[in-house]
Amino acid sequence: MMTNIRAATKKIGIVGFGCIGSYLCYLLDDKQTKVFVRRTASPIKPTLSVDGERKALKTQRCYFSEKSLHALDLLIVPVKSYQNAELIKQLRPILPQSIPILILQNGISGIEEFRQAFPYNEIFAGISTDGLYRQSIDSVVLAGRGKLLIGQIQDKKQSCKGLASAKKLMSRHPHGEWSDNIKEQIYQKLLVNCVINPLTFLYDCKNGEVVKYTNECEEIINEVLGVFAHERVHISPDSALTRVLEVIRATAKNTSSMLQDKLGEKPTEIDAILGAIIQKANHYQCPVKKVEQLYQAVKQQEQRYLNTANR
Ligand SMILES: NC(=O)C1=CN([C@@H]2O[C@H](COP(=O)(O)OP(=O)(O)OC[C@H]3O[C@@H](n4cnc5c(N)ncnc54)[C@H](OP(=O)(O)O)[C@@H]3O)[C@@H](O)[C@H]2O)C=CC1
Ligand SMILES: CC(C)(CO)C(=O)C(=O)O
Repeated sequence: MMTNIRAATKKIGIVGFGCIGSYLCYLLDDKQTKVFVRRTASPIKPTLSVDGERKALKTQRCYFSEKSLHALDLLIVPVKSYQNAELIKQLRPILPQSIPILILQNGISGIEEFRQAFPYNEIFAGISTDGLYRQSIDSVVLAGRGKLLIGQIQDKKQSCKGLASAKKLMSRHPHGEWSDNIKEQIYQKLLVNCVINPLTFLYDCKNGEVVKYTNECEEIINEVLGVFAHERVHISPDSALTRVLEVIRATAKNTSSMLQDKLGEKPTEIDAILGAIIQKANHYQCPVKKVEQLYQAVKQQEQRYLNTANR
């Protein structure tokens, strides 16, 4: 109860009016929320549609500066994983060490990039299973309601402001949960993305059709779990397959984010998903032949359509 009363005053910053960023603004629903935008390509009057009702987002819009960042109790980073490098370059000279960061994105490379770039900042990470898409330059649609799990990444003592702000966000989400084991949950989600995303991309199929490729699913799972074991995340192959099949069934009609990227001729998050597994496998000298083969196949197709789109 105390946390909720104190949390009401927290100042939260969000990077970008992206799909997740817009939904978080909608949930926070207060003028204290700051959204950091680029000078170009940001919607003029951002809105979010829920159940057919379109609502204007209440926020302060600003650009990165020492002053605008200094006043924050939490900075949320819901950007595509391939946008991290540019963002870190902008933030590194101006983000104070006292500002906690919450990373909300697919894959695991973002957490490591931010930990390395900001070793003194408190880092939180989260997983969203909501389904959102952009309908137009200024409108995002909530298409499927999921969960928001948040937890702390390091073993550092939690600061009051980081924790209270993360809990404020959680309390506003209809299915927000705190996790004391966020690393394992992120790895579980990563495993699902390692299987469903590249297979749907390469076979041009909806998530549900991935059941046709169970042998390939098992090959990927075994290799990924081998890498996880070195990271002290132990998941049995049977429970991993059961979990992946459950997600395939539950999201059968979905077009995975990686296939959506391909259809929209946009960069994928393959580097933060299979790329991160390959990097860890190289470090631990652990064989991941199937993962490497899928990674190369996705990269080749991605390069081809990006080249054509940029011509
Ligand atoms: N959409 C969904 O339903 C779900 C998404 N996710 C994951 O969440 C993450 C975010 O996804 P999503 O919200 O869809 O992505 P979007 O592309 O919709 O949003 C990313 C936003 O971040 C902005 N941005 C990036 N870099 C900067 C910067 N340096 N300064 C200011 N703004 C910046 C982008 O601006 P600009 O447009 O100018 O590039 C864009 O508005 C991804 O990892 C995704 O996989 C997870 C679950 C569900
Ligand atoms: C779970 C899954 C595969 C749902 O589509 C997803 O997270 C994605 O598409 O990135």
